[in-house]
Amino acid sequence: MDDMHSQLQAAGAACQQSNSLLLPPPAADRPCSSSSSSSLSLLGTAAAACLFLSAAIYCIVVIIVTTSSKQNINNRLIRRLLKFKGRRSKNDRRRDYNNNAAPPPPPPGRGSSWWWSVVETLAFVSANRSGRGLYHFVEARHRRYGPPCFRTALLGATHVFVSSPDAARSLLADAGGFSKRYVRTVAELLGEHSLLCASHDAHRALRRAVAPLFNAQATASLAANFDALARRIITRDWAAKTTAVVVLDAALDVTFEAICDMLIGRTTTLKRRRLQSDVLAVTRAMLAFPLRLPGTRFHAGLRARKRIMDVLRQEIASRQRNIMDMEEMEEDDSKHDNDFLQSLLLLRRRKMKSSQQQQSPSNSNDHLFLTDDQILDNILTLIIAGQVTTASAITWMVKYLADNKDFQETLRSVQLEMALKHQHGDSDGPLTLQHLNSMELAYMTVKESLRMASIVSWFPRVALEDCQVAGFHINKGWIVNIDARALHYDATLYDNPTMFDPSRFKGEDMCTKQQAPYSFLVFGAGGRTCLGMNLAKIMMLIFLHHLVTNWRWEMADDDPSLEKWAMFPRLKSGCPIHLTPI
Ligand code: HEM
Repeated sequence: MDDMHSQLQAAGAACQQSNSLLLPPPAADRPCSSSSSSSLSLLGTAAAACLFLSAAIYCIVVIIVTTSSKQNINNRLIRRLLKFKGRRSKNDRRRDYNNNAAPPPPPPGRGSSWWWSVVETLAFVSANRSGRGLYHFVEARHRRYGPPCFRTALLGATHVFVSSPDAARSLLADAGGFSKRYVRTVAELLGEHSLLCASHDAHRALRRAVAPLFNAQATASLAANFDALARRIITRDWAAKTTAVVVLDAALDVTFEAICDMLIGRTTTLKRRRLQSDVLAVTRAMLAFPLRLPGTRFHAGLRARKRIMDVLRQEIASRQRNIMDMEEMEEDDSKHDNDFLQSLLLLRRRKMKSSQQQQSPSNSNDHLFLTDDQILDNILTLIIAGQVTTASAITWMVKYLADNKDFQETLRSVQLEMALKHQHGDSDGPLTLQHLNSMELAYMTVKESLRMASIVSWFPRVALEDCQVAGFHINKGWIVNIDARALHYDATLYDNPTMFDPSRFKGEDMCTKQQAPYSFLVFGAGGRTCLGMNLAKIMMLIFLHHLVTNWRWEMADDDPSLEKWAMFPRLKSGCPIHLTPI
């Protein structure tokens, strides 16, 4: 894979020369710079003539504006002349580029005129409605324009989709000139303080406060809890079923419960069900048109968000009272196995007390604790970022294994052998992180499923200034999307990319990476890398282990249509399977 990557880099370097973001490459290095000195002088003369012509056009415009009394005629004339000037300056730009005097061309594709934006937005919506999923829109344009990128216009904004590891590295690793940008609906539903949507500076402080919560203790406790929940569903509930089971429904339930337990602790079944249906409404509204009219999906999503916020606010108030009580009774809070919400509140309380004792209103660690609003937005963000993604990934993994029965059998025999050894030591005890680390083939299966499913198909970033990506000029304000799915299906990076082949990840464990850099972007990369990636892999491994060691399965419905308006690609059928006990 390393070889492949260096070949790719060499090929990329030969035709692109530079990938640096903000600075154009040195003139001599730029592509298409082979003009001879005579053509240079010719072009120089042409440029001088153009300058003269432009000045003349401006003069004519000014004269017409100041002398003519017929406003309508003026306006029409001015528009025509300006249009003519626009055409000239485009030609100038093209010629200048050949002369190495101007930035390189924009990525192939159409620009941002309003009518083109309408055409493309309609095509985007229709891809979604067709059951082929939103990514079909992107894929069709990749085919039309070829790698490494193309340009389009959606909802009035210019979007560029890039699919080269080098461009991904420059956008994700040295993301100085870019900021993350989600569609307005997502930002409104998750809240302005959400980690997913926060601007560069706000994000750093939020991440510093939230990342420590994903520690070894939280990971081990999520694994133990998820193990119990998955066993309950797979071995007990499914054993009582006489019809096909819908994997997506089960996966959504089990991931929701595990993630909520980790974030806000156990609640009653009724409260959890209400919360789950509100979270679903928020998720469904994320790609809806931002209409606030009653009856619309966006409106329903906003109302659901408000209900979630009310419930969480009450929870915070009651926990704060408890913390005060504990302080009065001088009880040690470190004895408790705290959920994320409790940890954030305790941390804040400790910081506040220590700054009161020091009698200094601010100290250097102020940014390490979160306000109520920041906590609320990020609890909701973590539920949504963690539940739907992981449940969708589990569902695709089950489908890929249903379509590859031989591999399913091989995996089963390996996992059964492992389960026997495991039972030997501790009769049917929970799976621990140590067990999970020894599941090499299962881990390869998880990775291959994640690659093929590419749950987060692209990651949007907005250019904060004019720059270059993959050798193309990007204007300030354009949205550059790192097209992870295209990278995952790139035949120069993965042999037979459309084939489900877990063996391509042989020799890797949960901690080592062996792919070419920036070619496996399932969880993103750089400062915005997924915070829950280990949790997601753990949940997938546990689910897979219990499924494969208890059941054989096949698809009960082969309809490949994707769900409409889904933020992440998933089967409309929810992946119903027929189970046979082993
Ligand atoms: C298979 C499951 C998952 C996938 C495919 C996934 C994928 C991703 C990706 C690609 C990003 C980066 C997006 C970007 O750079 O624009 C991301 C960010 C994030 N993910 Fe995940 N994720 C998964 C599970 C989880 C889980 C279980 C959690 C937590 C409970 C989680 C929490 C987050 C958070 C908080 C961020 C934002 C990080 C930041 O901006 O600093 N994710 N995820």
